[in-house]
Amino acid sequence: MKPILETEAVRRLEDLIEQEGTSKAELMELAGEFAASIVEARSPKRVLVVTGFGNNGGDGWVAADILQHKGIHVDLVTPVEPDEIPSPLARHVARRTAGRDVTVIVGPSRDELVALLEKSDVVVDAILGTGFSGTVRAPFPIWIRAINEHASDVVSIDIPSGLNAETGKAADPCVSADATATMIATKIGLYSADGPEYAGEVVCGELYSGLSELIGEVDHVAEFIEASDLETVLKEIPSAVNKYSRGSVLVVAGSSTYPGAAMLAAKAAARAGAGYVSVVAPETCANLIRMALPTVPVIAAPADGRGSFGAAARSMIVELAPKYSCVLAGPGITDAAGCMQVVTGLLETEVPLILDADALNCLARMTIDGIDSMPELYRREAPLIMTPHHKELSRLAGGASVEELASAIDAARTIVWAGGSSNMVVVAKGPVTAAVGVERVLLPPAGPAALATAGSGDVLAGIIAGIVATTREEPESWELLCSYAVAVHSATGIAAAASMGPRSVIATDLIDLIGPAFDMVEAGVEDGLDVVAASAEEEEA
Ligand SMILES: NC(=O)C1=CN([C@@H]2O[C@H](COP(=O)(O)OP(=O)(O)OC[C@H]3O[C@@H](n4cnc5c(N)ncnc54)[C@H](O)[C@@H]3O)[C@@H](O)[C@H]2O)[C@H](O)CC1
Ligand SMILES: [K+]
Repeated sequence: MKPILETEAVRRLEDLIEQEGTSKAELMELAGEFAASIVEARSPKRVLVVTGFGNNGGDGWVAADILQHKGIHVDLVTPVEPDEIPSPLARHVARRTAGRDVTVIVGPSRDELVALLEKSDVVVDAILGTGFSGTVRAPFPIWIRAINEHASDVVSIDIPSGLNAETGKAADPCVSADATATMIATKIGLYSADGPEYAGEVVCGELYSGLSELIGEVDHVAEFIEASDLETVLKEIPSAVNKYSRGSVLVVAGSSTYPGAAMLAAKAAARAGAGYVSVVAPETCANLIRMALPTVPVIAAPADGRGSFGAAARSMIVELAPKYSCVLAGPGITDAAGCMQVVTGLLETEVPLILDADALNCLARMTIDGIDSMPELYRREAPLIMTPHHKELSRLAGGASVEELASAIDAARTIVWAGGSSNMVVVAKGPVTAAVGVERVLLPPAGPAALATAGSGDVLAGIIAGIVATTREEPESWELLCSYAVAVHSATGIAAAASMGPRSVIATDLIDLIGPAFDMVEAGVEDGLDVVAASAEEEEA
């Protein structure tokens, strides 16, 4: 797992490293060296380094000197003379580099800058790093716009200039990088809000050899999941099983308005490995679902006047639930009064429970000031997994503003920490999804924008249910198990976008790719696509 830190923690880490005997000046040399190695790997003949006033700029000055020594032609643009650079660390390295072979241009006009950009194979963005705040002040807006319009390959040092390292919000303008060479640890802003779009490929340079001893001393906002972290999560399904003992799921879903959500969730749960999946749905749409899912028994429950669960459905569903390995409630149920009864009834059962979509809206409606004040939730012993998207999460957290990953993590933490139980997980869905447990926040590999399609959430809920159902003993951690499911979902998005085209993926495409997606996850989601392609070729051959 790769730790993701807030900038305050990064600064604290720098101080700890300094106490261990590696000064900030040495760190800057190491940072420049790392950045230079990333640029050199792109085999440029000519490089332009654009620097700012602070230590981010200092990294740029160091990198410029190293690249020049490797025979690459390096021009460097700076807003002021080296002697006028405010940061003493940066001033020192700037004086040193300026005295060598790098061509230094102080305060170029826009046209001069454009000419330099167009001549360069790689542009190094060393204008602003973690010291950036507010809006971008002159002369950098002009420079950043020129870089975005005229540079062919941009490597940002630490973070793209103009990106807020905490929230991931991009200022106007913000450097759009092809790659970001970030220092010591990745920053949450690189994965939040605009971060993924502006940072390009993120490569992290640890810089300090003793980092692994120190990194535990500071707070981690989250841990980025790598393929190796998921290898041991799922146990083989033993051959001596029958369809029940393999793991069964009860999907409490559907309404006359949204019967399809029940179909998607149930089919996804089956595809994700559950041996036996049943649906319990309001009687008004039970037949519809039966026709769509011949292998799935559909139990009709009493409905209200509008075709959602009626109050009488609660006792029947509460009685059914313990017969299954896990229950998934929510897809397409609406937040009618009867549904609220069903959800509170399920919270009192002792069966692993996944609450998605409208089941979460029902919860939110029951408590005005956020569900962290809801005792039914926290008295529960059995595992509880909630899968809100940002809007649903905001409602659950009493209206807290949830706009991007960082605030989603905060809101999810208030919910799991209120209960403190290690078998409660909030899967905060978004462009980057976080599996938030009381111990850790995990970021599984993210899927493509193609996943932002109607029904995609129902499919993820089904995948989580299928994986929970087939997990026969207590998992290492529930948040890691959920991370596996999210990685499978991301992999279906990648595979579907590859076969259907990124714009035309629909939720049913995802379901049909759940099987190959498991192989992709084992191979590391991104590279896993070749695994799927290879296995498809084998089948054809
Ligand atoms: N964290 C580490 O382990 C290391 C960090 N390094 C690099 O240092 C920068 C952070 O340096 P710092 O001097 O704190 O800040 P910046 O260089 O990002 O910028 C501060 C500089 O910029 C000016 N400024 C701030 N806001 C704006 C604005 N809105 N518009 C214009 N100018 C602005 C401010 O006045 C300052 O002068 C970190 O990112 C790493 O790249 C070292 O490498 C050592 C290891
Ligand atoms: K930068």
